[in-house]
Amino acid sequence: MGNNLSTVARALQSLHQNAVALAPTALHQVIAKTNPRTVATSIAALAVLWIVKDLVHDARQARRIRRQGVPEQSFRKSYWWLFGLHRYLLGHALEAKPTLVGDRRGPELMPLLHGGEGIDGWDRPGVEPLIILSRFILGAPKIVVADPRTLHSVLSANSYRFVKTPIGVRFVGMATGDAGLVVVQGDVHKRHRRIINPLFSMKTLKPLVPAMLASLDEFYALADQSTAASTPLPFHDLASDLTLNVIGRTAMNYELDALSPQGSRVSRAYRKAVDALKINMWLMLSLQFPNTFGRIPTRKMANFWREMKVVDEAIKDMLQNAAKEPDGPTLIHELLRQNAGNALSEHELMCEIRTFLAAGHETTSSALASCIVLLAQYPEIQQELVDELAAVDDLTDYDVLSKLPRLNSVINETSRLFPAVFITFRDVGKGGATVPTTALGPSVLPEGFRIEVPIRGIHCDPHIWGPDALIWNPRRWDSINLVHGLTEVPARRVVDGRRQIGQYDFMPFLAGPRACIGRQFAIMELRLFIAGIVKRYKLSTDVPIGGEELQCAITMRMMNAWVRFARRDVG
Ligand code: HEM
Repeated sequence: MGNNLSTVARALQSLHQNAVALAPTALHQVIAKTNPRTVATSIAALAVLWIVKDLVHDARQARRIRRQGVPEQSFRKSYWWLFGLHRYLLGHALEAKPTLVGDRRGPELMPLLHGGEGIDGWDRPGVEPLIILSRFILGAPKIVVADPRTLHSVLSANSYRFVKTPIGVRFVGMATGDAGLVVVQGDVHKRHRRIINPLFSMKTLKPLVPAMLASLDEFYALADQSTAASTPLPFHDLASDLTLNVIGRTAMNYELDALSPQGSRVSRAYRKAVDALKINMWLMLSLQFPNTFGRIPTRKMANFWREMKVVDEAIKDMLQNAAKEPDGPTLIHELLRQNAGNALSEHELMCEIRTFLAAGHETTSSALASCIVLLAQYPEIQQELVDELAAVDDLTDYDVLSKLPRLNSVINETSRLFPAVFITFRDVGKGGATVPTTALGPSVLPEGFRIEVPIRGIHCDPHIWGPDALIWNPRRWDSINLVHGLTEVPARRVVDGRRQIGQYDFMPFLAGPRACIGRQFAIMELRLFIAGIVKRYKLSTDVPIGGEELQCAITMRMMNAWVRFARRDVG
């Protein structure tokens, strides 16, 4: 038996050696004999075949959806030069966007994220179904869903039957690592979420108040210097530095020092890495085709990985240091305590810390910058908030702060009109799915079919919010009931003079098992900072109402939040 095996092994080995010796010669001969034009033609033919296969597949999927009664977004522009093939070539990529319904304040850095202003369907008050079929480049179909019943199924009741999109996972994964909570799916997500949930309970969060306020003091020191000259400060940048410091102190037990001109080594590296992630055509191509374009070593990507290595090495040290302080108060300490049974590996722990940094910083900074510039634009609302805060002795008492109606309505109204996460996507998971719809009954969606949740579009729908939906008006929250039941809300929108807003009408933090885990953390930071800043400074700005520049990339940010901070207790 042993002999037989070694004979077979020897034979295989000699076969392998011959093949290795002959292969280059054979390949060389084939290449030498082939006309380069034939090679180029074959590659072009293969590419065309590949595109046609995709077009046919997409056209079939779109037809299946249309047959179930889902209307297709109309084309408002004329594409005569495409001989009627625009649906299959361009899709609705050049049409208006629903995420920015009727509200175009500045450049859209992601023009290819589709939509449709006044699209046939969900944003026409009262017209069902609140779902439309829309297409992307090369006709790739997706449905844009505003129907609360369908959203409940996709985001809550059957959320694990729908997955994050591969391109989104690749992109976010570059910042968070491949095993952070935002990108993991299915059972892995459940395991991570179980460990991380307790980190964001009020019991863990409340002791972080002093660390948050220490960061606010640093901002005061900086703003106080500028008061004399009454120069507007770029709060869009300052808010980003401020929230970066907060995440460093509260989540990583680390001084990122982002408000100082030089910053720490880690904050510098992180900023440079994030800069390399700015969306452009090359990045989109490398995310869409990771095995071809994605493998080309561009200088930008090399820089990105070099800087991320600095961040990763620092996070490794942070984990080691936190392990030496079993009673430490920050999120990294609590993470290690919750992971006492080692359910998460070291790599997974590192990805989670990167996730807190990436998911918790930019979003909160956009929300804070928007709140502050809007208060500067609307002095009457600012005064109402000042009056409310005048009755509070201790602004560090979070229990008191969390019950202030005007403060909360400013945060809610800003999250409605300028939600940092303004859009999200899901793909139908393995085996396809059937979703309920209010107007069409059950709809069957094939595996891999894309679903767009137009968060901002829903937040701006006059059918839900009233005719002044596009106006920032925190007072509207004085007569709003947030209803946590499901879907029957639209039938009785106003009850006894109070507007009923359901779970899927207002989703700045999304909903369901994949809703933002950092919601309480973000709200705490916003309450503390807005209250502190407004009590200390009179805010003013030259940015006119409606003159905000919104950058819609991964998050929606105001890019021109220039605000003057004049001390209230001086002059
Ligand atoms: C105003 C600030 C914030 C907003 C508007 C926001 C919004 C969101 C939204 C909409 C999602 C769902 C994304 C999707 O599934 O497509 C999300 C997920 C997430 N957020 Fe936030 N977020 C904020 C702050 C934070 C903070 C401060 C942290 C942590 C320190 C955080 C950590 C996360 C994580 C880990 C997830 C993934 C949750 C999961 O998939 O289980 N976020 N956030």
